[in-house]
Amino acid sequence: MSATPFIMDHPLIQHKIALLRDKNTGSKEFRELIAEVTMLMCYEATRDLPMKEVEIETPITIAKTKVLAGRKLAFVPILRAGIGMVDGALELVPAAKVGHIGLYRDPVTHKPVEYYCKLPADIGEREVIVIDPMLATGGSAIDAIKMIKRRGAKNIKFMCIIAAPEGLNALTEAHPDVQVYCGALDDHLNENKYIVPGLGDAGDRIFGTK
Ligand SMILES: O=P(O)(O)OC[C@H]1O[C@H](OP(=O)(O)OP(=O)(O)O)[C@H](O)[C@@H]1O
Ligand SMILES: O=c1cc[nH]c(=O)[nH]1
Ligand SMILES: [Mg+2]
Repeated sequence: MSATPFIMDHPLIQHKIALLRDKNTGSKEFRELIAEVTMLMCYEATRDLPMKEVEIETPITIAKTKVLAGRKLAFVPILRAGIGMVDGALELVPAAKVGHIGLYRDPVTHKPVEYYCKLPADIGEREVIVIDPMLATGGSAIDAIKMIKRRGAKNIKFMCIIAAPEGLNALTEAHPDVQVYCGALDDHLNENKYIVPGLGDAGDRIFGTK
């Protein structure tokens, strides 16, 4: 059985996503908002990181307390748009490694086309969080996760800012073991497989390419 997707309902996240949707938000502000939303979402997606008990000497006494158990984390952005989320993720987990997967959607078939894959050598020992702002048909996320699994990773999460129901269903069916985190769940896909209402083409808005 697949894990229930986690749809963020935090007011700060919803507010910032509303600004992202606005077609009058320019590239500079768009990039900043993507980083801020990612940081807030990462806070939630790292909630179950394992901890260990330690003893720390405070100025008063010895405290039995908890720190991160040091399980290694890797963020894997799906190029290009996923790159926009890297800074926000590293702001919260600066020691994480970063892999890259290059995929673009063919404009006619809407199927993902692979062009790059470079992951940390020890990816099999890491908890992996795949990041991409948009989950539309789900094709890119499904293929990216297949590529990461093929290289040995077992513990994988997927984090997107906006998802379409079609993509969310396809992803949870293809990879029931992957916990999915979405900033917002939108209504549907249009005839060009863009998310409605969505925010348009995330990559083009981040990099100013349209
Ligand atoms: O769920 P899907 O239907 O596969 O669509 C989602 C993909 O589309 C976008 O990338 P795009 O192909 O526009 O590439 P880009 O990031 O280089 O702009 C987006 O960033 C996802 O990777
Ligand atoms: O709505 C969409 C769908 C795919 N990719 C995007 O950037 N936006
Ligand atoms: Mg794009």
